[in-house]
Amino acid sequence: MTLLNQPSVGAGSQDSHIPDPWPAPLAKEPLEAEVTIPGSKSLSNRYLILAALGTSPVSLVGMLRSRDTRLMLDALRALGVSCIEDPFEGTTVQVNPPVDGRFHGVVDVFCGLAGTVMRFVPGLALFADGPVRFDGDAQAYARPMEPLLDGLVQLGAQVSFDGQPGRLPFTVTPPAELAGSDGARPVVSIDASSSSQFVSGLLLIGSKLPSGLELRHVGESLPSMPHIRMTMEDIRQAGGSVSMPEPGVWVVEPHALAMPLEVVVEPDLSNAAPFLGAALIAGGSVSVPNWPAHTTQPGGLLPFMLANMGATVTLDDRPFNSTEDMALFPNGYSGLLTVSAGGAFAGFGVVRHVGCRRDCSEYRSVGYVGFLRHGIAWHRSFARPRNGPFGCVGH
Ligand SMILES: O=C(O)C1=C[C@@H](OP(=O)(O)O)[C@@H](O)[C@H](O)C1
Ligand SMILES: C=C(OP(=O)(O)O)C(=O)O
Repeated sequence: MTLLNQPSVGAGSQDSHIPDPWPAPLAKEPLEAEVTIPGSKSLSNRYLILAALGTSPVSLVGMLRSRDTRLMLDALRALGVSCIEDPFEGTTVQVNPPVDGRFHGVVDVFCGLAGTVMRFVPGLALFADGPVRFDGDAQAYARPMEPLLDGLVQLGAQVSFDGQPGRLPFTVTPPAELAGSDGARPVVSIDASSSSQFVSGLLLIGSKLPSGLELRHVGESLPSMPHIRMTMEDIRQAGGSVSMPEPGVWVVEPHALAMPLEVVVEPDLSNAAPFLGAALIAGGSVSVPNWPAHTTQPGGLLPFMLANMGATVTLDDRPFNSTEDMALFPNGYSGLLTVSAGGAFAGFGVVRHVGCRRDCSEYRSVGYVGFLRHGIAWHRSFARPRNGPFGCVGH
């Protein structure tokens, strides 16, 4: 791939006196590239939590290295989980949960600005031998926390706030006896309208409660069902049992968790969008190795989206067939497609309308993108996206 750096005054700048803060590289010729995408943050941090809650060591391979995963590793270490990073391959980490399954209390956890840390780790404090104090960046004080903490209080924890009620910083004190110790499954009701991470954070600890957990969402809307489905699938991969008997209700059975000895983290598929989209703009082809055969990541919809924008897509050298493969998408994904595509390609187009052409809810259990194989590549097959099948308008 050859890229040409622009002079310091940007081509798009209206005023030549204003220096271009970032001289965007331009492709001189059609692209021919293979881009390896780092691991998914959502999966990396879920796997770390599930490994910490488990009963045996787990090796995570291909983990994302980033501030949010660093914060998660440090949070788990503070709680007494040994996380050993491979000195030669930083994306491989061995997680050893505490032998007695009890986390360290009287410790501080710093969440930075990471939603997956501030919403997934407080649940672990239920199983600590003393209070755990959580803090984060000043900006994190603005992120809602109350529904999760409400849930922990319903499970017997005490929560006290150092600042504004319902926000970081706060301290979670574990109960003397965990909810469900009497054999009755605790029912927890929260309003998770502001973040799916409250649901995920509670589901992740449900297996370790003596009688499991019934979780009820009582709010009007629920953001990011795909991330909740991801949590459910990851719990199952760790040997747990979780179901959603009706919309907004989840049941987690009590279960000892044990992930496979080695878990490979999928690449962060949403992050593939700008690179794959570059081929759509500049021509040529871009390929991303290790595209999973099955994924719960919302970014798994990219092949479908880009095929519909006019790209030629191949999966493991097999042509992607968007009409046939469409049947594997769960119903109601149109909003997700619009948002993802809009975000990914904001630089050159606006996605106006995306529609689900079939009622395909019956395929939900098959997985979102079970048709994907190991490798994805596509080629631009037209000059510039204009009024494509998905209403993608170039400018
Ligand atoms: O669970 C997760 O990994 C995530 C859930 C979503 O959060 P919200 O439900 O708060 O939008 C998503 O936006 C975030 O980037 C990652
Ligand atoms: C907001 C994000 O994630 P989180 O909620 O995990 O901080 C993000 O990744 O942009």
